Amino acid sequence: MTQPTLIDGKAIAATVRDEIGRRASELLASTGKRPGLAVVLVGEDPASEVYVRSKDRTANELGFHSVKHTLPASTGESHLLELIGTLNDDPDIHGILVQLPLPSHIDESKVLRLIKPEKDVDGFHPVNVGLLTSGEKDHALIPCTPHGSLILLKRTLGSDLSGLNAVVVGRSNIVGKPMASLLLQESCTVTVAHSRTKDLPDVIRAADIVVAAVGRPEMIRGDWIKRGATVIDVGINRLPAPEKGEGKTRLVGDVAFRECQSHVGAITPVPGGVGPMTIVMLMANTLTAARRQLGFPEDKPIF
Ligand SMILES: NC(=O)C1=CN([C@@H]2O[C@H](COP(=O)(O)OP(=O)(O)OC[C@H]3O[C@@H](n4cnc5c(N)ncnc54)[C@H](OP(=O)(O)O)[C@@H]3O)[C@@H](O)[C@H]2O)C=CC1
Ligand SMILES: Nc1nc(=O)c2c([nH]1)NC[C@@H]1CN(c3ccc(C(=O)N[C@@H](CCC(=O)O)C(=O)O)cc3)C=[N+]21
Repeated sequence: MTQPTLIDGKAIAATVRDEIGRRASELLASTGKRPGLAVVLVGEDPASEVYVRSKDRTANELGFHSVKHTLPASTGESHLLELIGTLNDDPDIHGILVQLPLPSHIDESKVLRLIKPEKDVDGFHPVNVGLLTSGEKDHALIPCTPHGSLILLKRTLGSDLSGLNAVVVGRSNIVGKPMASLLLQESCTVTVAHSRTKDLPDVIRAADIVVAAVGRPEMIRGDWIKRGATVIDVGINRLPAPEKGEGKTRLVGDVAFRECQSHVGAITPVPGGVGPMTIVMLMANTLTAARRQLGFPEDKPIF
């Protein structure tokens, strides 16, 4: 039996990061400025802290200007809005990311709408969503996880994805919907499945490309996946792992990885698949945002 291709997100992220580093050095040489990223974290969510630390580390490694604002969970909405106003007006900050989810007393969409679209490195502002869905993605900032997932697909299958059947499982604003928009623009035939989808296994069996973004550990079984299909597992689920020691945990995706190995064409592991791409695409967006704000926009998108 042939082994499936393991899509090495960590290695691909490293090549993307090198390219960002080169371009950031060019920007520094011509403008004297470094891309600046502000990450805002409200409340103490241990999972979010891992991601925020990793963003901070990667930004520092690339020589970006990086600031982190950690606010208590009890922070009032008006205080958060005020901070965003300050970051919007700060010329050294080119990208603003507010870690989600926010505590329930804060109106998430109100916060996201206040971020200047040109600084919205998550790509969640309605202006960026509109540019992406209306086919003007070269002028948008594109959400990091779907954009990173698309790069993994192109590195695996080649740049022409046209005509392939793609099934996206999940319809969130962060992953599922923008992923579907991107694949549609690549001329895939796109199906978006969700919790009300009937006969999910059969829907998935028709897919050449499966993107799983559900948040349910190993929900998608191996025998739902067509022979030779490419699987992008976005899910990150932390399960207890007593075998590793008391209180230890392990990460698993939304796809039963081992059951897929005998017949898929290629698959991303968890960890080491989509996650590392999310972080580097955030850096790519921060660089793009900085170049545009400093009057040095790219002739064409970097990625
Ligand atoms: N690797 C990375 O960089 C990132 C990973 N993630 C991970 O990806 C996963 C998804 O995240 P996110 O999109 O934010 O999650 P959400 O909870 O916002 O969305 C989950 C989606 O899955 C659908 N769903 C839930 N149960 C089922 C089911 N039984 N069958 C089919 N569809 C179902 C929901 O449907 P409905 O709309 O009908 O409720 C919803 O659309 C999580 O594990 C998250 O941790 C997220 C962001 C980045
Ligand atoms: N405004 C906002 N933007 C986001 O992009 C955003 C967010 N909020 N909230 C939470 C989710 C989740 N997310 C991840 C980023 C990196 C990894 C990552 O690097 N994962 C590593 C493993 C990390 C570990 O060991 O925990 C991997 O998969 O290899 C995972 C998940 C971004 N999100």
